[in-house]
Amino acid sequence: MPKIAIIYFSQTDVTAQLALAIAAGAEQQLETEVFSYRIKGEDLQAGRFVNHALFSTLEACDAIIFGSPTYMGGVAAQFKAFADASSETWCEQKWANKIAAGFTSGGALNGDQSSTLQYLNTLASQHGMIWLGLDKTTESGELKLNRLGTQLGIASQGIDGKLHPADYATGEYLGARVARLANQLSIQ
Ligand SMILES: Cc1cc2nc3c(=O)[nH]c(=O)nc-3n(C[C@H](O)[C@H](O)[C@H](O)COP(=O)(O)O)c2cc1C
Repeated sequence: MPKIAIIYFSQTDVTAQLALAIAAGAEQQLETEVFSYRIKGEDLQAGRFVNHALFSTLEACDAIIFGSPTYMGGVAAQFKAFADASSETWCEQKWANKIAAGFTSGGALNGDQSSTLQYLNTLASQHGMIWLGLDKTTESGELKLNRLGTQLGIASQGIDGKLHPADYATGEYLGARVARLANQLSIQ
């Protein structure tokens, strides 16, 4: 049974709503186990992310989906601390050939969320992972998937603290897409 991890930081819950949508989409696929982890302030000690148990769990996953709000055109410091702590994993390329995907939220319609997705893509590439973006053009179909037109991953916008319904639907779609591919790879 493929195991999918969703690792994210969220302060005011918008990115967390997207993480929930992704988990729901992945869980709708048969035979998929989802592990979701919200990075907490307590994970950081003197500015460094410390959570060895989390890295052991991630090693056993088939896919890891990374998420962070966009802060000043990049990932939040809390997520970056997690990414920096993954350098030990990087040394041995322990995440190589796992599937990766990314998501972010911003306060603006175009608040440089693409830069955050590009960073998440670089992080995954450093780890030798296989990046899965969106195979949907801007405002695709009735659900208006990929509302903000970023095929690298999900860029979303919180409106009064709530995720736009089209962004939620895009989250479900990407979660299902990752789960389907993880299933296909696990039976080969
Ligand atoms: C320090 C800080 C920097 C931010 N920088 C940006 C930014 O560059 N672009 C943007 O669109 N929104 C920016 N925002 C707004 C957040 O990205 C937005 O509110 C996001 O949805 C918060 O996610 P969360 O609810 O998961 O914490 C910033 C917010 C904070 C607190």
